[in-house]
Amino acid sequence: MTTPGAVIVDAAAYAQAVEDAVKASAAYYAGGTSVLDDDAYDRLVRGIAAWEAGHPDQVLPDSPTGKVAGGAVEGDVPHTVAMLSLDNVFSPEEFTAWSASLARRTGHEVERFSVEPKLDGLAIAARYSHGRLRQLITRGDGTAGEDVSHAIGTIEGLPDQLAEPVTVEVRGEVLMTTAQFEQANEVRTAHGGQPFANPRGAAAGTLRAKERTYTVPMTFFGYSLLPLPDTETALAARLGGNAHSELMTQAAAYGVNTTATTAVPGTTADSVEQVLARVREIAALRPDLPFGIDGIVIKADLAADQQAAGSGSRAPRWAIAYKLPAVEKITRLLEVEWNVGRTGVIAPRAVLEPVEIDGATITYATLHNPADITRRDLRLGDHVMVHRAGDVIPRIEAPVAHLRTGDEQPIVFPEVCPRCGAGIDTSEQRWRCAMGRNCHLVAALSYAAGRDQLDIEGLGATRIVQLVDAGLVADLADLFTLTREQLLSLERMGDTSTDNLITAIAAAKAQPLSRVLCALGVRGTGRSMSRRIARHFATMDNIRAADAEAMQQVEGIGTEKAPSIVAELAELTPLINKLAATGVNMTEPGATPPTPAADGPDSSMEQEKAGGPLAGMTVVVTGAMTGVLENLSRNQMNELIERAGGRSSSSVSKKTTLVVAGEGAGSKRAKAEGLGIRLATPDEFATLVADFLK
Ligand SMILES: NC(=O)c1ccc[n+]([C@@H]2O[C@H](COP(=O)([O-])OP(=O)(O)OC[C@H]3O[C@@H](n4cnc5c(N)ncnc54)[C@H](O)[C@@H]3O)[C@@H](O)[C@H]2O)c1
Ligand SMILES: [Zn+2]
Repeated sequence: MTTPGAVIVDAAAYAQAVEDAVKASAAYYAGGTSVLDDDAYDRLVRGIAAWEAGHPDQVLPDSPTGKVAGGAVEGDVPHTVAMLSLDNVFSPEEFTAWSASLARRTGHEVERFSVEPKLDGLAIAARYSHGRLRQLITRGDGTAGEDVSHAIGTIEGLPDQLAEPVTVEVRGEVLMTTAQFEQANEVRTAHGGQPFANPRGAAAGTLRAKERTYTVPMTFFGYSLLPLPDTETALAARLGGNAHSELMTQAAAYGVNTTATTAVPGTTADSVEQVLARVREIAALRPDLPFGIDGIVIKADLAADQQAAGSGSRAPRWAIAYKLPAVEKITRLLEVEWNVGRTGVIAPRAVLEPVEIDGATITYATLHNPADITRRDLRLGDHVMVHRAGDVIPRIEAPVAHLRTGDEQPIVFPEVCPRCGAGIDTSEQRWRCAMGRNCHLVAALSYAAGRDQLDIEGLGATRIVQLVDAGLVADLADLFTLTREQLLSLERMGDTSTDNLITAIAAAKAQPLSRVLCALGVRGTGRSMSRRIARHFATMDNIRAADAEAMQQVEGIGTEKAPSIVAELAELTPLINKLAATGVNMTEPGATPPTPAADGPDSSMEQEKAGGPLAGMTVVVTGAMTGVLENLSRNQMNELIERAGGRSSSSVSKKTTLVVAGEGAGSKRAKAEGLGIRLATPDEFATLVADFLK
């Protein structure tokens, strides 16, 4: 996991490395404009340390080794107690070794650890006097920091006034959530500024910026609470003697935001094994967190253990950072490809100079739409910060604008459809070929015939290409009027496969409306949304009669989506009519149409919910299903949940009531455990919904 250090061959290379590291650090802590990503920086510092170990008499005074912030930052406001950095471990073995060394220092096995996410922002000390926030100070060089009190009032989670009139110092991390970062860059570029490369840099830059004409929000998470010189004696004694976990509870009671409000709250652990189990849990939850973490911080929880272990000049000995692999790397944007999807949407995709992030080689990243490219001010040849966590599709955070050489080229947007040459409809943020779903008919039909839509066995992409090439099919409805002779005329179509396909196509006519609707591929409506629409309206006629306002009654459809769904359904009228004429089912079994008198959203669904065993529940399915559920696709599981009165969802959140966790369930299970959500095995779940299994 640790990348090897840079190899330094002589004193001149060493001096250059020290200079580069100090420069990178200064930029990193000042506003995130470092030319190195963290891996590259850490490699450089390891190289410096290795050379110094062999040449202890030639260590330069500027060397970053052994210093808080690599010695690159200073401050003029002294800290009452040093604000240190943390030492690192990278594996269970290294952590176990560290815990053994800690036990040697304290004279006994540490009884209790606290385990917290390592928030990826910057450290700050907030001084409260009689409950009022008076001063904000950065970590600086550890002994003195910079006064950034001008940021008071712009940091969520750091109240101006505590719940009690106490005099204390709260320390913690200031960061930008992913949403705050997006917003910050939007506001910043709108004001003519360069975008920040990543949330950490954005927080650092924003915190130090004084006279900005605009403010962008940040978020604070407290992780330490200590007395100030004029803190009342009794309170000071209490703060000095309390365990870390108790201090965190106290900070939260004062009204300070802590990790307790997140999906990865700080916890305590009584053994090394428990610590490592929690490390795995937090690592599994990382991709879903709305903010960045770069590791897990493990601390001796009890004050007595902390005092016995003591601190070095750079880091305390009673705490350690268990580093997780970097999820951000700097690479270059080489090209932008424009691909047409099954609905005719023309989606841009970034082609990157291949870069390894957390064990995977990344060559592509999503770019949502042309407006997104413009907003981010991306150019071909730009160095870009690429983010990839878990299985989430890699994304470009922002260009590293100050690395520009002037040779970067603007990204050219297509003027005609790159697939068929037709015009482009640019009226929505996501551009679309004027031919719509006919542009990429094979993709549209393959999707429609797929298992979760019309489920037509024997109609794979190859066959569809044959049908389209032979001119037998020009839209979805044509599938339903194919004759035996037409199919037999195709290459490699024998009697049996023809009969089977004819039967499968005929059977598809009886699919419920939800699947027919899904097969149409209306933009913005996937499987679950199609089911919700079909259940809400019960018939295709009702759906087509709905205006935007009526469409918004369906859960999950807002003011933006509703009009575009209505418009697209109108556009699909000829096709829907044609489908209905061939005998395709246009009703949803078991659903009752909304009555005009019913008020409030989704009343038809509420009525249904009242009946089933999953009434009022939000259910997430993860892992492999077994037993009677073994052959159900994820979509069929979701259909089952909804038949039984529940709501299906694909992501675990506080709103989730039940997680059906099969074999191999990973991060969703871990998250459910972290949130204390009820878990069920596939068998238990099957029993619960037995009446609804068909
Ligand atoms: N890209 C660059 O050019 C560059 C330059 C300098 C440093 N860096 C990176 O910064 C890192 C070193 O920075 P550092 O000295 O700030 O140390 P660090 O970030 O590795 O660890 C110490 C910090 O962790 C933070 N932290 C987060 N959650 C915490 C919690 N729950 N409890 C306690 N502390 C918590 C605190 O701010 C604390 O100061 C390196 O990993 C390096 O890659 C990068
Ligand atoms: Zn096209």
